Amino acid sequence: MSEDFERWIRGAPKCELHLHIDGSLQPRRLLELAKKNGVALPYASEADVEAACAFTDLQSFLDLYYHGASVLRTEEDFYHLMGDYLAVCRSERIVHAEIMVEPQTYAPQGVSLDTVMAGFSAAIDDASRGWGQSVALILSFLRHLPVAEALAQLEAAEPWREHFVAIGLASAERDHPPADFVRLYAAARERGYRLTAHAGEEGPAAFVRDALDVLGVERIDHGVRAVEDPALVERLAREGIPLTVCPLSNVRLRVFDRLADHTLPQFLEAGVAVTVNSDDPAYFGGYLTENFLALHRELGLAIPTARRLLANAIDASFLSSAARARLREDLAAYGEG
Ligand SMILES: Nc1ncnc2[nH]cnc12
Ligand SMILES: [Zn+2]
Repeated sequence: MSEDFERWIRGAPKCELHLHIDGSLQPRRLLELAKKNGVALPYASEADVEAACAFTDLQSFLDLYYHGASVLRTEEDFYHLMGDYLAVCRSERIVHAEIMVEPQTYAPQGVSLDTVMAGFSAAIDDASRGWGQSVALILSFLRHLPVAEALAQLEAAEPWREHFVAIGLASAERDHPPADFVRLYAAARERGYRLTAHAGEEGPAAFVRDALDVLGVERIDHGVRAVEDPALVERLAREGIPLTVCPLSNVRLRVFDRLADHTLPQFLEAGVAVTVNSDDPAYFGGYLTENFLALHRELGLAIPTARRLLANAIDASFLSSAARARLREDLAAYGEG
């Protein structure tokens, strides 16, 4: 590990574009909330939770992830969840974060969107006033549930519309193709949301193509399996479609056996606007900085390429062009460490 790289990436102004807020629920907070809210979990200690993070595929992770999120019940719980992640943003210099909120996850516990958003928005206000944290929220839908439920959730989110910049689509990809959500994306587009979706994580390259052509998304979450279709990779580069890639997630969920096998260098080589993100850092062994450090260790990521990845994330963000220009200036002013 080069100390220069580590110092450089820790101090660099970074954007995170792919972060599920429930995926930032730290084991300590998970156990504390389970106890407080009387939710039975099969884990007695943080070590037990960490031991459960030996996933075999996406579904094996999602089972733990939704179980974990079921401990969240009160406005204060949501305040702490968001506040914990924003504290990480402050300490890691993640100056802008686009955060996925998935209200359908909390509905089985009878938790209302008002409770969720009261807690989240209070934590965001505190961080924004406290240290100028920039946040955009993405209203993310669960693709293992019917599109009719997604449409009802989109409608129910109207009172909180101004808090969300975009919609997203997450959860089990394999049997739930983009085409199932055409009506959701049409309705969201009509309401002025920006559009993104998970595609090509476990699903085939064709799902990436369909997310673009059938749903009309402007960026792709993951998208790594696009590499199986060279014409699609060429199109992503030509059309400037960004990919929010999550290296440690891909290894933990067995998309790649080892980080050394990751295809991020191929996408970069092909001129695709890849970005680096953490996905579910509490479950995958590291936040955004750790993803960059792992790429440095395992794939030899050097400062100039890391700078390119950080610039890609600014350009791929859903910020206004004025805000993106300011972040580009801050990054340009940040030296070589
Ligand atoms: N990596 C991932 N893929 C799909 N859905 C998710 N929800 C949380 N993390 C996810
Ligand atoms: Zn994700």
